[in-house]
Amino acid sequence: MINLREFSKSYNQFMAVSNLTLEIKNGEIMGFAGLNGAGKTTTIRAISGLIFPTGGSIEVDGHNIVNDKVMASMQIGLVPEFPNFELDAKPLQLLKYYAGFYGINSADAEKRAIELLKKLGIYQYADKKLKMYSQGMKKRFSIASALIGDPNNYLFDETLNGLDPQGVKDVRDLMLSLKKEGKCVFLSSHILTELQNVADRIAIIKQGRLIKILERDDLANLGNTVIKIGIRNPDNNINSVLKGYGDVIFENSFYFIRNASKNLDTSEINSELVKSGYRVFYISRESEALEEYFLKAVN
Ligand SMILES: Nc1ncnc2c1ncn2[C@@H]1O[C@H](COP(=O)(O)OP(=O)(O)OP(=O)(O)O)[C@@H](O)[C@H]1O
Repeated sequence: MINLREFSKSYNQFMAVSNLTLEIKNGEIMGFAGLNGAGKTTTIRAISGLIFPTGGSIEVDGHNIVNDKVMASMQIGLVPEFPNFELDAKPLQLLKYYAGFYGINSADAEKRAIELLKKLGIYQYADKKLKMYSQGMKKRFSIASALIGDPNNYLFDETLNGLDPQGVKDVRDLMLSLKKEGKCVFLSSHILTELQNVADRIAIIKQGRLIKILERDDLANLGNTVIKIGIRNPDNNINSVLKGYGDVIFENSFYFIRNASKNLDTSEINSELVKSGYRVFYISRESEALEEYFLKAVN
């Protein structure tokens, strides 16, 4: 479990992250979405203890990442956005070395390292130095490194980037299996549809501030129908006509009915509006994707 309480990080006078409070539970995949520079990597680096908070606190399984760093770090597996390791090493060798940090003995380390290389689909390249690996293979190796100590909490920073479709599927399946084992998974990405596919909740961050947490129900509703209506002669009574069909929002000169029933026929609304004296110049059924929602939220 990861607990951020009022976490802030500044670089000189610049607040990269401000007062971020977030709890990522065991058995949960929490997505972390934001535009470039929003503060995702800063947050992930602070959770993993690579940088110190300027304010607030971060706990990993109840261990403070600053005051109780060794215990906290033992329970973290980090897959950085740009993995960086000794490129002249071979994967088995390096995984066994990392296993030492978790107090795993040599025989167990070798067994687990082989298992992981197989699981990540790179065992056939075990004899090659890491400098021979493609970007996708390096990412797979980085995931194996995060898993070697079998920690309870996983931080995936833009891990789906640079993977081919098979790689995306493999990593998604891996995250789901970690969730099933009761692990805590925190995944940042700007590939929002990927987050929507895998995450239980998605926290949206903008300029270092948490602006919204999308819950499971919100995520399910995002694929729902939205009916967009343009009216030439709107007035205050129109809401009472439309509200029976769903949640009514007026935005950019159009009415939107959200959470409308999938079977709702636009001609039914049209005739109801015409009967009430409204002149309808546009009516259509659209579906609101996470991407649109996200862009609206952050812009
Ligand atoms: N070491 C640093 N020194 C000064 N400013 C920094 C440093 N690291 C990050 N920042 C700034 O903090 C802000 C947040 O950066 P961060 O890397 O956390 O964003 P991000 O959401 O991960 O972005 P991206 O999607 O581009 O990876 C940015 O404005 C960035 O320029």
